[in-house]
Amino acid sequence: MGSITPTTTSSSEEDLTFPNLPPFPTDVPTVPLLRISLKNLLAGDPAEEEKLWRACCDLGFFYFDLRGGKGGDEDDESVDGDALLSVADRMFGLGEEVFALDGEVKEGFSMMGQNSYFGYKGYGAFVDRGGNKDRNEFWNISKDDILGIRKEPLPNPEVLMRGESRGLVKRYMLGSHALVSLILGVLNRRLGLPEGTLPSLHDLHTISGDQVRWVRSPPQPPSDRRSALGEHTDYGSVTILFNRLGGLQVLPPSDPPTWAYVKPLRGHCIVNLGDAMVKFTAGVLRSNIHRVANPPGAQAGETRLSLVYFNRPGDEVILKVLEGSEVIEERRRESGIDGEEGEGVTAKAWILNRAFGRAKGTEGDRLEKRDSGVAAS
Ligand SMILES: O=C(O)CCC(=O)C(=O)O
Ligand SMILES: [Fe+2]
Repeated sequence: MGSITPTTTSSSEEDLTFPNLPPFPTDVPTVPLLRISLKNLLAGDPAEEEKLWRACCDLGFFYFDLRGGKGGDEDDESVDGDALLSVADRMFGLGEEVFALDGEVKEGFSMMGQNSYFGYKGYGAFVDRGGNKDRNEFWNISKDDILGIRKEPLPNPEVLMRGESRGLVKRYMLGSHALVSLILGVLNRRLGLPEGTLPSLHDLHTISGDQVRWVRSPPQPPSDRRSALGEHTDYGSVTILFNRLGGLQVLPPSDPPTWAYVKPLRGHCIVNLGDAMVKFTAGVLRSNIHRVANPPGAQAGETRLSLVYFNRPGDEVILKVLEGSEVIEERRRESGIDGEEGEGVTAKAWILNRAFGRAKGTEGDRLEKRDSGVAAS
């Protein structure tokens, strides 16, 4: 595992700041995530591929510079970094409209009420490991609903039923999934898995728990600040995250571990791996603990909105160590991980357990209490 030490942000960086927002402070610890260029990766640059591989093994978090990256051949999976950046911008606007709905209207689409992990989660509905209620609301949209893979359409408020909104969400999903497929293709190659293994476990057109999420956290009073979203690892495969305001923090594997901010960079998304990738690879790849704090410094009085695409294995995929890779086999031998571990657990069952792990009074909550694992989101 690499040693990644938090550093202090340098003020002489190229300008990657967000106009119209207070600046991210220069005096807080930040994680020096590797910056991978989509453009170079698409051009087949071996050094860029190596950087991506190292980031996924050492920390499981990296910046993806989307500017000027365009390529791929299949329609649905073609990559266009600049188009995705502008779609993400418009998605921030749509997210604001969604959260501006009346509380009662939002609660009518509650994920708890529907016993599903799509829809609305109200402020304070989940409880973290310390017993504290969260300080965010979020809204999840299913890939399969938007792509029409699910027969029964899911209930949605009018603002999300509009053709224009669904079209925008669809473009965001396709653009994000195309990035995921590209990343999975590189990891598949580096792991030496049989061709297409990872991408096919995460096929766009197969029913899965893939979802888009907006997370909204209002500013917290200076005298009473704590995590807006408690520490957790993501439980799926690959997460694509767009941040504008600071607040996201990572606990890098440094000694001693110290929370450090991920400074949002314009033109970039943040990519992190989830626990399914750790399971598939017997720990060759890493999913790192993170949380969301109140935005730091001059940003502290702002309402924070973030935009996420969670990619997960297809519902019927069994979560177990993958076969056919020497790299994984070697790690499995070294770590003594039992080949049968996780056998029989489908991605669907795994996700539902983890998704409701923080919901009060649910079966998931009881399961999570028995589980010594880190709280999930
Ligand atoms: O809002 C963010 O920056 C991160 C959100 C997150 O970690 C999650 O929803 O799992
Ligand atoms: Fe997360």
